[in-house]
Amino acid sequence: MKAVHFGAGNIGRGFVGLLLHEGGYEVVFSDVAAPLVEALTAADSYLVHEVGTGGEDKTVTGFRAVNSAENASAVAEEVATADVVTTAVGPTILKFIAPHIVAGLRQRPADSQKLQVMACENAIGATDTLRQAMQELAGEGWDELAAKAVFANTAVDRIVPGQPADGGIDVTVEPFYEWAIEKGPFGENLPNIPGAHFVDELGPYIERKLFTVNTGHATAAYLGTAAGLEKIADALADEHVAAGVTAALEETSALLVAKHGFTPDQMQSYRDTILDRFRNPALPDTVDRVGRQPLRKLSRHERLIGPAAEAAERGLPVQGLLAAIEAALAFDVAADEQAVEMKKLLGQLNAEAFTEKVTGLTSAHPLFTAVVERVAAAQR
Ligand SMILES: NC(=O)c1ccc[n+]([C@@H]2O[C@H](COP(=O)([O-])OP(=O)(O)OC[C@H]3O[C@@H](n4cnc5c(N)ncnc54)[C@H](O)[C@@H]3O)[C@@H](O)[C@H]2O)c1
Ligand SMILES: O=P(O)(O)OC[C@@H](O)[C@@H](O)[C@H](O)[C@H](O)CO
Repeated sequence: MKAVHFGAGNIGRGFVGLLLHEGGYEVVFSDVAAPLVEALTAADSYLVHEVGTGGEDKTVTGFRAVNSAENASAVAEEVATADVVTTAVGPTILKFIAPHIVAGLRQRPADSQKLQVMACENAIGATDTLRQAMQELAGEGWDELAAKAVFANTAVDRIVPGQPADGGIDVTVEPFYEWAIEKGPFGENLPNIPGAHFVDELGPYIERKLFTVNTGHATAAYLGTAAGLEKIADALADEHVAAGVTAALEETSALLVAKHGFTPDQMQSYRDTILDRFRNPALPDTVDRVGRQPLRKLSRHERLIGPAAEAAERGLPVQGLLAAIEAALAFDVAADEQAVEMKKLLGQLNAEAFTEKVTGLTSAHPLFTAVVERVAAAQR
């Protein structure tokens, strides 16, 4: 069995690649970072080093690597003969992966097993986004290609911090992980990934994950940055930051209880586990990584505006989320392109125009005025 995995970065090597390997797949990593592809090509194995309580070291073997920027035809050939394709590149990069999968499907014999495609990004419906990009590229030939593949959305959860820039391919991760995959698209032929679980309906899983793990993480990162802290664990040790994270997560939990029928106790225990994970002192995670790309994180269906908008629609409290949104607007990190762009937009647009452009909220929405006030405060 063979899996082609796009994006050999932190989560690619430290989670998706590992679980595919444990399921018996030969993993072909595809990436555009030449030194990384060369290092993977030169190695026979790499180590996934789990740090914190219960952590073990796992060894990944049986992989290869292809540079998709330099050798697109080799990537298409790999896809044409693969069983599984996964991605962990970031939601905005999926459109650049689509051409490789389309090219691979064109070469794939019509009578082969269907290619199983799963995007593993922090976004709702990431596989749907990838499929849509593929359909637009394929045009009239789409039906023929679509018949050769199945597409399943997934929710992936493991904190994998940035790794030292020393050219090494070993990865330091937390011990915890969860990979939920929608079951329906596969019929009887589920991919062989023992570390994953297959669910009838992914919506509650991805929203619980994105609106708890990622909302809490982003809140810690933005409030932590405002407090002058660098590490996520240190941010959680700060009383003001911890209170801000708790406030935002109580609001998203109330929404998830109302929307998906989780019980308050289930959400309390989920939150407790997550806060323990954030506090893991052995995990070298930073506010800069967790807060990265603030414009993406402030977009309409993401971890801050997404739950706040739905909570406001239901008349639920949103003050904690608004405080996180205001802190996000102050995320001023010179090395982060989106932080630089956000600062520019805050200087160029009035508060209403900025809110509409960045958050996708319109003036009729019940959250709009409160966000405009936070934007105006950030502009003073
Ligand atoms: N790190 C985590 O804790 C974590 C956990 C769950 C989900 N995720 C999600 O996984 C995705 C990747 O995150 P990450 O932390 O691994 O980031 P990362 O930057 O470490 O890895 C991304 C990789 O994608 C590669 N890449 C960029 N453009 C590409 C292209 N066109 N083709 C192939 N490869 C390309 C980059 O070179 C890099 O190696 C994101 O959507 C993130 O939200 C991350
Ligand atoms: O990857 P992002 O930028 O969407 O979010 C940053 C972190 O919150 C994220 O990578 C978490 O570590 C991860 O989602 C945990 O499962």
